[in-house]
Amino acid sequence: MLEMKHIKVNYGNFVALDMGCDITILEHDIVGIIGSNGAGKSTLIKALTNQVAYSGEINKPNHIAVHLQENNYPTTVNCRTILEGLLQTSYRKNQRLIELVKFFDFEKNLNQKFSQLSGGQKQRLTIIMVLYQDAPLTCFDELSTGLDFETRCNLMNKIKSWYANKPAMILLITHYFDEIEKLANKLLIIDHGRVIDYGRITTLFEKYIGYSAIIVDCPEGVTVLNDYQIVRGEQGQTVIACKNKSHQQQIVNHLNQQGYLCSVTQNSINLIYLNALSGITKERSGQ
Ligand SMILES: Nc1ncnc2c1ncn2[C@@H]1O[C@H](COP(=O)(O)OP(=O)(O)OP(=O)(O)O)[C@@H](O)[C@H]1O
Repeated sequence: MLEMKHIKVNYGNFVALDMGCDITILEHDIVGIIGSNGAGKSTLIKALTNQVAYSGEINKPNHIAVHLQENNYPTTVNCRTILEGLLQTSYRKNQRLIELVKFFDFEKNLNQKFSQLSGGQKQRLTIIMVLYQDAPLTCFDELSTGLDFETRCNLMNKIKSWYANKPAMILLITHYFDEIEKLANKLLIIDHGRVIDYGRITTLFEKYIGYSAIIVDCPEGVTVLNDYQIVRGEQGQTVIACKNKSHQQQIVNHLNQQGYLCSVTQNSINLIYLNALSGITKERSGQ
């Protein structure tokens, strides 16, 4: 279990993180951490790993594995030597490491130098070292930044199957919400250093949207029936909140009859985020 109680981090006079609540993370939890640039996400990981001073209380496992935003390795030696040096092992004799290298299709890269690897291959090398530690808590900070869509999906699928049925806790900082939809069961939303909300994705979706949301790509807005509620969506979209399955079906039928194309979601992180933040934005502007 990981418990964070009212964590606060200052850089000089600047308050980078002031969570304002307690957060408990349990075994098997994969928590997506989201928030705009500078919200305090990486600072939270730094507090967890004692890279910055903090006030408040953290009860954490003895071992935390961290994947940082940027990783630099020696440039003159090959990847096998990097792995062996940093993990203090012999590749040939280490079955677990051989398995991981195989799992991430990295065998053919072992003799290459780090500088010769593509972005996706560089990430794989780091991930192999992070997963090798089999830590009870693993933090990924923008694991897939700079990777193309296919490489990202591939990596996410690999990570998902690696962790399936493992009791590990994972914190996943990312700006790619589809990664959270694919991997996480919980969501932590941070804004200006404050926790906006934390909980199961299903619970948060229910709280901010409802049973489901119908997304219509229509900038003018659509007229549906009397009984519906519009929630916040991306520009150019009308998003209709549904109370239950039959309500959803009724609205979809109505939209189809009018010739609108629409999609239905029950776990959109983007919609949770936009609607969780819209309350805060209103509060700030005094509306
Ligand atoms: N060493 C530092 N000294 C002073 N300010 C810092 C330091 N590190 C971070 N900050 C500031 O603290 C705030 C939170 O930074 P942090 O890196 O945690 O944000 P983030 O949510 O991870 O952002 P991003 O999505 O851009 O990576 C930012 O305003 C940042 O400028």
